[in-house]
Amino acid sequence: MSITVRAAAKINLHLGVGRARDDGFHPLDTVYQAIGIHDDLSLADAGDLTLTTLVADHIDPAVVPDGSDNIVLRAARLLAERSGRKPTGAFEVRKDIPVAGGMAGGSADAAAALVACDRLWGLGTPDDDLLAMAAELGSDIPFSLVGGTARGVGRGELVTPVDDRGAWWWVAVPAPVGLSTPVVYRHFDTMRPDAPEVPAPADALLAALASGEPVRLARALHNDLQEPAIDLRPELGELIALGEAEGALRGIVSGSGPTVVFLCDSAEGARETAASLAGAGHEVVLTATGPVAGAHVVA
Ligand SMILES: C[C@](O)(CO)[C@H](O)COP(=O)(O)OP(=O)(O)OC[C@H]1O[C@@H](n2ccc(N)nc2=O)[C@H](O)[C@@H]1O
Ligand SMILES: Nc1ncnc2c1ncn2[C@@H]1O[C@H](COP(=O)(O)OP(=O)(O)OP(=O)(O)O)[C@@H](O)[C@H]1O
Repeated sequence: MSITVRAAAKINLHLGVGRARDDGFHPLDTVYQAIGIHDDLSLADAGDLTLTTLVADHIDPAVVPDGSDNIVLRAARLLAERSGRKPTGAFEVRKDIPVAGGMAGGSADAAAALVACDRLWGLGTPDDDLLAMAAELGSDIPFSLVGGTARGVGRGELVTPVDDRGAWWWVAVPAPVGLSTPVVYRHFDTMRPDAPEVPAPADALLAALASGEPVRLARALHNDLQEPAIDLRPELGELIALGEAEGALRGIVSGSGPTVVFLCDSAEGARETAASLAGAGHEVVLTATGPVAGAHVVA
């Protein structure tokens, strides 16, 4: 028997970051959206636990760990341990989500692995237990299970769906070389020694989502990690300016970067912006709509 689970990339429409907590994590007030760029993970019955990764043309296979460091195997081992069984199965992951791009690609795979193992192993794990295991594995992973559009607080792991009346069009431009999330957070600490204990609230963004109006959403997009990401990679600032000059309503760094996402007013607008950016020499330009579902079984 085998099962296939699809998991989506995320972007942060609002990312308010507070001063680092005693455990080193930063308190967040964020609004995530799952968008239509996804990884597919298949799991087939097997006596051992194995993993094969296949990557889209725009991903360098060398940047995806294929050994036990891969978060897919860590997720499988955690669920097996908690349910008192041996972790078994042959995983195949097809990656389309940029790696170390600020789009939670590894988190999507971990969420997909939890769902696939739970189903193939016939565990019927309660949702709250899966969400707790997801949070242990990484701050973004509970959202990758839930999908749609949701607010995240705590270190990002406490997720609640929010009212979103839009069908939004995005253009995503990944960078050839990824950025490390902890490095960007540390750079935030250096640049913002005055960061507030309580992160910037998402109220304006939540109101814009409920309105369904792209121009209003464009105005409300906010990312406290954008400044440190641009300071580490100044070309991201130039890319944002270019996309906005080419018709996007607004460009913003996705999470900790370096992927830049552009909100467009329509499918046509997204196609035009994508074509202009590709024409300007950006080799990888992806178009996607959001919100889409969290990790779910497709076959
Ligand atoms: C930048 C975001 O993608 C925005 O959604 C996330 O905050 C990152 O989430 P993630 O990659 O799932 O992060 P984790 O795997 O939990 O943590 C990786 C590292 O990121 C930093 N980290 C992460 C989340 C958080 N709220 N504060 C942090 O400082 C810490 O240095 C941590 O060691
Ligand atoms: N299945 C996986 N896919 C991608 N990267 C993985 C995977 N498993 C482990 N990794 C490691 O995790 C690192 C971060 O990868 P990921 O693509 O999740 O970053 P990200 O999109 O920036 O994450 P986030 O947005 O959650 O901060 C990679 O550099 C890689 O070494």
